[in-house]
Amino acid sequence: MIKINQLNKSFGTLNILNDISFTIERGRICGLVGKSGVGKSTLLRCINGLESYQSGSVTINGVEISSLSKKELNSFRKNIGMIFQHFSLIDRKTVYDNIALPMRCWNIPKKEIQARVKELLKLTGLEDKINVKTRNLSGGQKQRVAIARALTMNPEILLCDEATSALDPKTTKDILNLLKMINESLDITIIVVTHQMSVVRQICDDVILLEDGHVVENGHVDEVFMRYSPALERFVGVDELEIKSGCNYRITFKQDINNNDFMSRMGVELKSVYSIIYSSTEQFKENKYDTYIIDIPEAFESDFVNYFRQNNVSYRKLLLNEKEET
Ligand SMILES: Nc1ncnc2c1ncn2[C@@H]1O[C@H](COP(=O)(O)OP(=O)(O)OP(=O)(O)O)[C@@H](O)[C@H]1O
Repeated sequence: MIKINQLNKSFGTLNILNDISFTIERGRICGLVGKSGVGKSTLLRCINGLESYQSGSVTINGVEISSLSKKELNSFRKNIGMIFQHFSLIDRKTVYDNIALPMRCWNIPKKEIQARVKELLKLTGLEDKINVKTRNLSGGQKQRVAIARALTMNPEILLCDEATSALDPKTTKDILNLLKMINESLDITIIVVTHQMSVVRQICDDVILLEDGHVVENGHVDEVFMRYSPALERFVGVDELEIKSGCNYRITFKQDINNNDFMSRMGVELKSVYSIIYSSTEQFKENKYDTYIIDIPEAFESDFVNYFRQNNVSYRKLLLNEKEET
């Protein structure tokens, strides 16, 4: 379990992380998101002990990172693998040598290294690349080598810093599927730092959103998405839809057997018409969610709000001239 409590981190007079607290349970995949420069990588580096902090605590399985001596920290880091956007491989060396590197540093016997590298090549689908120099691999293959290398010491935790940002969409999907498989089959806790909500949607169980050095959203991906807080909107805002007139609500609900006719049923049961300004469907791991922005008759506003509540629909009234993310 990773537990961060009231963590504060600054570089000189620049406060980066302010009073950060959260817990990540073993075996979860947690997305750490936020705008560029908000401190995501710094937070990862605090978790793996590469960065010190001014106050607060970072504990992993009950061990406070800042209490460890340098030697203890080195040994402790075996338990935490890390992969990066630009792979950090030694390009002139072979796939085998890159993966074997951490084990050689720990003086693991040659036979054990050979067996482990083979096992990891199989896991990552790289068996035929064993003797290829990594400079001759594609981006996706390089990231597979980096993942294999990060797993050599059987870590319980894998930290991924923008691991798919340099990859095309298809390769990104493959790498995310590989991470999901590793999480499920090896019970490894994964923290994924990303700008891309699509990454969160595809593999994360939980999400933590940072803004101005603070945690502004934290929870199960479905719950956070259903809440659709202004902070989440500020982060994902892409194209904007300006709300110019009427009485407008953003509503979101999970697609399931009980509500596949929700929109038409609502009109019939409330004996009222409404217009749809915007609609979208998004998939989060196994679940799909529908979002609508609807314009409703003002006289029926309380009926609609009661109806949303009764049907477990998350809702938020939009203000006129408010810019809505679509
Ligand atoms: N060693 C350092 N010394 C001084 N300032 C630093 C150092 N490392 C990071 N920073 C600053 O801390 C802030 C947060 O950086 P960080 O890399 O953690 O953000 P990030 O959210 O990961 O950004 P991005 O998404 O662009 O990678 C930035 O303003 C950065 O310039």
